[in-house]
Amino acid sequence: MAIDSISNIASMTHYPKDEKKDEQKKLVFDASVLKFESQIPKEFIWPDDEKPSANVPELQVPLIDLGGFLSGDPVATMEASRFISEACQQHGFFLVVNHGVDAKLLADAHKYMDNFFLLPLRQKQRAQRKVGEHCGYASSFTGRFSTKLPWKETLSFRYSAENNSSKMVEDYLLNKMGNELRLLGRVYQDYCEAMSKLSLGIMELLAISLGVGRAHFREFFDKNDSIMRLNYYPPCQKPDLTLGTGPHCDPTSLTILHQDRVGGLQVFVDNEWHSISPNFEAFVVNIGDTFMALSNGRYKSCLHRAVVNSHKPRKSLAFFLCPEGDKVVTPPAELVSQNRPRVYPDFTWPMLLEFTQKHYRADMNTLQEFSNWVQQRNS
Ligand SMILES: C=C1C[C@]23C[C@@]1(O)CC[C@H]2[C@@]12CCC[C@@](C)(C(=O)O1)[C@H]2[C@@H]3C(=O)O
Ligand SMILES: O=C(O)CCC(=O)C(=O)O
Ligand SMILES: [Fe+2]
Repeated sequence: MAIDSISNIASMTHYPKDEKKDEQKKLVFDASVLKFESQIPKEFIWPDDEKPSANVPELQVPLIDLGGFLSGDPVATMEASRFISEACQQHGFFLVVNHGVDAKLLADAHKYMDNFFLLPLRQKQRAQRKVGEHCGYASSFTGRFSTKLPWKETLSFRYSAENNSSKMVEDYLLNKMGNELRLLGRVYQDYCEAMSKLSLGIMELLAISLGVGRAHFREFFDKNDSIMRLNYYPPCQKPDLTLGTGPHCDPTSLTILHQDRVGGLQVFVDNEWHSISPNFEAFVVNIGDTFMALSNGRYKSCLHRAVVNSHKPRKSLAFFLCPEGDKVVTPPAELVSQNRPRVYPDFTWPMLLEFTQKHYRADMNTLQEFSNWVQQRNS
């Protein structure tokens, strides 16, 4: 029964008498138990108007071949930037292929996710994410929120491009998980380096597409201080009641997502949910709130979510590109005019991150709510 799985952990732990009583009431998302559970704990049941709908239409997204751009072909570059411009003004989602990321690295990145998430809960909790922090292992958002919980586990870590020789990801995972899992750290260190490189290339295309200096955004994100997140969605016996990731816009700048072959990503466009089918050769790229602000509102950060299913776990790897902490998020002069005045105030990424972590449960209106908050603080 669900309640048993919830109190499982407490019963394995030795708490002083009273603490144990409190601890037993605590909700714990133990995927190894809950994946078989047909009575879904109420905290994971979404309101009717947010429950997933069956048979959603496919989103029309351009499949952009980066091969020509990466080898310096100007015609291919212009063509890619035109497709990107169109997609980013409509919904902010596009796919990239021939991206130059090693196929073995991608396969390993998926394989090591299985290695990590299939560990016993106690072992994963060595890297437990703490309330108010955004890195570490989280089994759902139990402990942070009490309703509309996501049916997933995540492992998140920081990647900084500041010092090329530092092995931040490798050191973090080694420190949390120990020597036994040292290869895990190596794989994700390499993966983050590949994602940072790819995102700088995409930044160049975004700059071309917006008609600003070609190097503008590449330089802005050159020493990015980004977040890597591994999303693991266990099967759910009642997938029509739950969501793997609830509707949200990414507050970050650019997301490069790789989904496995299972499928579950959906995007809200023209008032309805659309799916983006899995394509193992491709990365799904989307504009986040911070880039929407950098583009002075020209490019959209769009609402999306992930649904789950009853038969197969699903994995996705998300690299969230973020600027260095002291960079001021302000649009380039070319994107501001009398006809197109500033839409958002200046801010830094740590301010927006703190807002989503401490003041506000981020959802579809995060950027607007945050802007109002900054403007109030400034006045
Ligand atoms: C459900 C959520 C978790 C998240 C904030 C959000 O409401 C929507 C986006 C999520 C994300 C993705 C990038 C990293 C992160 C720290 C962020 O700023 O937005 C996470 C947030 C989180 O895990 O707390
Ligand atoms: O798993 C997915 O397909 C989407 C995940 C996502 O939107 C996120 O991690 O921000
Ligand atoms: Fe997202």
